[in-house]
Amino acid sequence: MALLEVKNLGISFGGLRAVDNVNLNIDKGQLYGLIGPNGAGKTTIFNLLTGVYRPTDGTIKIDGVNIVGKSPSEICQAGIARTFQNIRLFKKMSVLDNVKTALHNQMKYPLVTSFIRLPGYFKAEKEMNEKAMEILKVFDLDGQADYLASNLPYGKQRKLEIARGLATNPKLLLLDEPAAGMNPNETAELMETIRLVRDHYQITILLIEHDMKLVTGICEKLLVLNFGTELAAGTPEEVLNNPEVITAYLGE
Ligand SMILES: Nc1ncnc2c1ncn2[C@@H]1O[C@H](COP(=O)(O)OP(=O)(O)OP(=O)(O)O)[C@@H](O)[C@H]1O
Repeated sequence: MALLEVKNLGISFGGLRAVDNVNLNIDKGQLYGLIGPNGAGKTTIFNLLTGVYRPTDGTIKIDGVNIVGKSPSEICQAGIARTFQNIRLFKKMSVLDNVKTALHNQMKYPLVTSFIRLPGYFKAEKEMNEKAMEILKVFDLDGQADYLASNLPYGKQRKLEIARGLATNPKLLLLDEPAAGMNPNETAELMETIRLVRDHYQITILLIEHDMKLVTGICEKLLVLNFGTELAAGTPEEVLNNPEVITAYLGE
């Protein structure tokens, strides 16, 4: 059974069919890419997968459980985390606290324990600090744990966003243009980090990306969208050699 099973997914905004009859099966541990021209419906699919939009048609199952109709926080609890095209960090909080906010959804002690600072609170806080530092280390951000998020260079802010997504302990991590605005060196480093995250945490990753080098370099399978519908699916090699993809996406 696939970790993510999407069948006949569709949504209309007034007269616009933004996503139409999209099917997607992603296996556990797979690194999967979602590509297509501007306005093809990629971010809308992320919004459907995370409960921001409710589909007009179709089903979305994670680990066999249908999540259509669930709220974004219930879907996060079910194991889907995401990052956004535009960085959405808590800029005035430290790098460490940004990750800790995401760990709070796994908090095991009752709220009252934190208000009156019972012993359980200190134990949980210590565990949370350790866990957050461990995640920051994977992203080579542990040395900047005390920095304000806004003081990190752009490429590191993008990495922190991924670290924060990872801290919710997802089964499926959705990355919306993780390399947007990065220079080639930062992009190459990010590719390595994404691969490492997948291998280290054995999670499944679906990413939207315009950088073809990144997509074809790390994704095992790709789905190409055009005008909200599936244009092609397969390995990067199959997709890149597909004449329809070349015409629609690469404009050749
Ligand atoms: N809330 C909304 N209301 C109306 N139309 C919307 C809404 N969200 C998305 N759309 C439309 O749906 C289509 C798909 O948009 P979407 O943002 O998913 O494309 P995309 O493939 O992510 O594009 P890009 O690569 O530019 O980010 C576009 O025509 C967009 O204008």
